[in-house]
Amino acid sequence: MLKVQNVSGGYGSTPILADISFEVEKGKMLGILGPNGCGKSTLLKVISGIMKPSTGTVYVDGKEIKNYSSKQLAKKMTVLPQLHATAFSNTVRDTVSLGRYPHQSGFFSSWKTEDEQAVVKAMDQTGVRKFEKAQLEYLSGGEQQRVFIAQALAQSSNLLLLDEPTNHLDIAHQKQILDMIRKEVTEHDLTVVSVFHDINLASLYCDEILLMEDGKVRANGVPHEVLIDDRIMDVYNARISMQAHPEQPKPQMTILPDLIELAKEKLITAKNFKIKDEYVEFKSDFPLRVLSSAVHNAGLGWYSNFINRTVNQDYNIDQVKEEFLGYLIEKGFAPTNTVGMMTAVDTRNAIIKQYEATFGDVFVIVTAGIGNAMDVSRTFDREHNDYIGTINTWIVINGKLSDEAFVQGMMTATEAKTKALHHEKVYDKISNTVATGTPTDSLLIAATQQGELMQYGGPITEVGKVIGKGVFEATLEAIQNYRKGELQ
Ligand SMILES: Nc1ncnc2c1ncn2[C@@H]1O[C@H](COP(=O)(O)OP(=O)(O)OP(=O)(O)O)[C@@H](O)[C@H]1O
Repeated sequence: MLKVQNVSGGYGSTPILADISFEVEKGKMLGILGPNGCGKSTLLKVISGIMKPSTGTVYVDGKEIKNYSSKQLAKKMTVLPQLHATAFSNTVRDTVSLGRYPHQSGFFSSWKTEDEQAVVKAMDQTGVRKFEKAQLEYLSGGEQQRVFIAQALAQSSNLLLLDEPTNHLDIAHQKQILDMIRKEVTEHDLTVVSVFHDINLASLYCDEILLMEDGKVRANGVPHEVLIDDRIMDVYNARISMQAHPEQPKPQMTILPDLIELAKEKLITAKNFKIKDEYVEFKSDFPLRVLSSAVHNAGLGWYSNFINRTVNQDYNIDQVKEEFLGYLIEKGFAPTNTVGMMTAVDTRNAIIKQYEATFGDVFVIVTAGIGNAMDVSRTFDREHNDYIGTINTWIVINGKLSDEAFVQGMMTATEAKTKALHHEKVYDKISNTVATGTPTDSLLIAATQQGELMQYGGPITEVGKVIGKGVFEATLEAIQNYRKGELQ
């Protein structure tokens, strides 16, 4: 659909674009990214024919753009530039109707039904029909932006060139406009080339990204190949981190700020832990990075409060999330800053152990109930289990772990727990084989993220060794406590 071949050019004698080549297939959306002043808008001007390149060629549908008449080209492509002069007074409907000019055959041509339909459809798609009679100058910046997008859509060309189309829009309208453009791309083979400043929006909505730097192409391809941490940090000269999007296989960027924090030591000591009648509590005056399989706030996050709560054996788990939330509020724990686990075991029997390591102290807290213990390799043909029991494990580390070390630490801890069950000869009541855990065990690793980064957390790393020993010993004692309780 669009082919840009060895394009160079600039303003007067100042070169801006240097040997730019890329192609966009019909029905695809290309996002142009790059720092301020790198030449994104200039490239759009060359593609649209507003500016002539000093060398190189732009083809639309296999034909050089200079061989199209301006009206022919306007039927092929629509340009929505970055800034719009809004000084002229016009109604919204008239402004959108201007998009139909390439389709008018003469100066006094009649307005056809298809022109009317295209204008109404574009106003509906962008949600501006409700202001159709209003004067453009009385609309907000974001509303005006949507009117110009409507004008571009009303032109009904196959190639849309956009310069920061969602610039003035709030998130709901960014989403509405980009969802709508994406729909036209997917369902009606519209081809879009759009400049973005927002790397995340470009990643989410575009099939391909062209990353520019100093008038040149730094990278071109699918988002996950172009948007790589080190490359983005280098091009934009800013610290960032790429993360997975929760729903789409598209990378998303987070800025890593260089904040000057008060030099306050972030230290967890035994005083942070309390065993109360109904729960074990760990409260910190700063958030820790946490990975857990808890009931409340599971997954990866930052939290300051932790609770492992005893519930009755007949606790109704149908509405566990809502019930737990109510409990946290009642006990004064901020729900957005708390990780919560539950157990039928009496938490007054919790084991808290402290281990010294060169990077800092590690705390391991375990509550163990084994009435429900099972051998994970033998549960495949069971439907449910009538026994109750849970092993909940917390590992709190004065140290800094990578994501990799968090996951490896979870594995190391699980292996250590299983070894403790083995050592204590805990059996699966049905298969009569050594148990590996219970069906409802929860595990949590929390780290202060202070000090030197520990990249790995496997069994032979320093942190892994402490986790292995600590979880084994604490689980052993917790099982012994549980058994003592059963005998009473
Ligand atoms: N009309 C002009 N005359 C002379 N120089 C210009 C003109 N327009 C832009 N430039 C210069 O060309 C360079 C590239 O500008 P361009 O607008 O293409 O960058 P951009 O990547 O779109 O930037 P931004 O992200 O800030 O919108 C800049 O150094 C700019 O100052």
